[in-house]
Amino acid sequence: MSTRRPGPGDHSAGTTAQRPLPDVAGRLGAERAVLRLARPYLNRLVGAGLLAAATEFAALALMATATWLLMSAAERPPLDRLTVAIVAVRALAISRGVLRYTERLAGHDAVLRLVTDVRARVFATLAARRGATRTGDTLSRLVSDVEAVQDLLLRALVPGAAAALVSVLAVGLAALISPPAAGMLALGLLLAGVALPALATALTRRAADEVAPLRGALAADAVDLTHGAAELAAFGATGDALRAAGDRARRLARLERRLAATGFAVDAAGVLVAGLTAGAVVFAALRAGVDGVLVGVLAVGTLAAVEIALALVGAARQWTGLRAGLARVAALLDDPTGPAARDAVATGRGDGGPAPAPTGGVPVRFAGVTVRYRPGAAPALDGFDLDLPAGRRVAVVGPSGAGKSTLAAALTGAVLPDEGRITVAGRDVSTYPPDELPRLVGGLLAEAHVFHTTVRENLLLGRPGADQDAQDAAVAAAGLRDWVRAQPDGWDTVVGEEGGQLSGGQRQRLALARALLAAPAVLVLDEPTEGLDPSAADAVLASTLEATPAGHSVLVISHRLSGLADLDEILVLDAGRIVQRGRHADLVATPGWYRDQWQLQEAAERGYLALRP
Ligand SMILES: Nc1ncnc2c1ncn2[C@@H]1O[C@H](COP(=O)(O)OP(=O)(O)OP(=O)(O)O)[C@@H](O)[C@H]1O
Repeated sequence: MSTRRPGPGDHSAGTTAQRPLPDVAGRLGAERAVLRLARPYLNRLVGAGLLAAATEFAALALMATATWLLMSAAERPPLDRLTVAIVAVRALAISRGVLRYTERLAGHDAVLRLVTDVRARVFATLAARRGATRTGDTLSRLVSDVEAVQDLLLRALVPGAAAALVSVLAVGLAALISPPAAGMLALGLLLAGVALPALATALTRRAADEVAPLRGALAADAVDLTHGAAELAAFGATGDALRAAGDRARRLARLERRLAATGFAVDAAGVLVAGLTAGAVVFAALRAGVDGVLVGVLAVGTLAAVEIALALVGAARQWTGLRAGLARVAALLDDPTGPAARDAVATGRGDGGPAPAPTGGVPVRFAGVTVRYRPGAAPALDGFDLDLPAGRRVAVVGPSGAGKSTLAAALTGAVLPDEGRITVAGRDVSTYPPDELPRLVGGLLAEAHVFHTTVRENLLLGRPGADQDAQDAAVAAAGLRDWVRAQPDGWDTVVGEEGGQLSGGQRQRLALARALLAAPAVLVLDEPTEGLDPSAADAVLASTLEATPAGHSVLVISHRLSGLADLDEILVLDAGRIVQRGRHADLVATPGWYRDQWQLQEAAERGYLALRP
């Protein structure tokens, strides 16, 4: 099953957050997946790497030349012996700055282009999952995980490659002065550039693996605690939710402290390695009878070279911290429901071919549709069959949990059937490009969202560019026109976050008006009159059906049985199957759930109306 509704505190939904990380091959697989994406920008990345190496080499050469200059000058040689070194020092100092700037420019240019691609792909894959991933976790994937790709290249691979290249060059140059000293330098560079990074990786790997998922979980906590604050308070669960989030935040802080302490210790070891290497190089050079000035050059050059090699420790630390995020991005990019699959659909390579342009109405067919939210769970729809010819108006009723909303979700493609097929205009729903299906099938779905903007903007989301007459007709049919007129700001009234400045009924009417304005060929209305009082509910349902263009089909999902008398057919659903069907008049005359429920509701509403002043 493709989607489920996760609850607060459930951090497993659709997330790899708690999944163990793959083994080394798998981990490198994540890097390989990222590098494959980097292929179109390889030239730019290699250019950035060479510029980074040139920058580091300029710094090393500057230190060595300046040392030679200072030590030689102490011997008071004729000035012309120093001229070249003086010019070289100036040139190296300037070129180091210029090279650093161009390297940053080239590196960021390549990486930001790549990251734009990766972000678009990750976004497309997450969108294709349609709600299987939690909002906070989605945000974390889009922001910090994709940044991991950027950091892998900018902070690990490019500086790491530059440091390795300059280390080799430094050993080569030292060998020109003294091979034994070059041997010592090579040893020190191996310690600084290979052993210390490996040690840093080993010491921080486990903590780093936990950090990214914990950050994702904390982002999800933040969303739950803010968006779900009212529900948590209503159920007295705020304390527990805050405690759980607090525990996670403390654990994250502990891990980050541990990572920082380990980093500090490794940095200190790096300084020690630099000092020891310089000492060993000087000792080897003196024993080999190297001239005093060149010994000084070797000593300072060694300190500079080891410092450059120590960038590999930083690169390794970065890489360790990025692995979890990289693995999550790679897992998403491998997703079979991801962009590649979606591209196939979008370009009509799916088995259904290009979708027909929406004409008047379209037929819908459910054939043996079974939907199961979890393996082994009872099906929410169980071998469901239904023909809905164009223009037919049908209501789906039934007890709570019967599968009514699942039917709507399956028809709109939000939930994929485990078995069977749903076709709209003869084509499988799953083969429609994501932006095409809503033009054919849509409407008011469960928990419709009202946006923190004006009434008009909320409405126009249904059909951008709709003219004023169409907007008027939609709000009139939803029974909201008088309210809009009565507002000082009229159509420009801002409705508040999640429509918080509207009553429940007004929110519902606004969402309904939006669905009517969209006017899809198959209008699905999940509890269209929820939150309205009985007489308003009947009036709104009647005007809604009247406002729906002839030829368009309507599927009304309702708890309320009143107001359904004019529909072509009513289906009674129980446990995912149709248990009764017919017109209202027939069903109230037949013993069964519908008649019982009708009598109960009638009595309740008569009581309600009798009590009204
Ligand atoms: N996202 C989900 N994850 C797991 N189970 C689900 C999910 N959505 C629905 N179900 C289950 O599927 C079954 C049908 O649910 P559905 O929401 O379709 O029923 P319904 O008839 O619309 O109910 P109601 O009238 O209460 O809204 C129920 O048993 C429900 O628990």
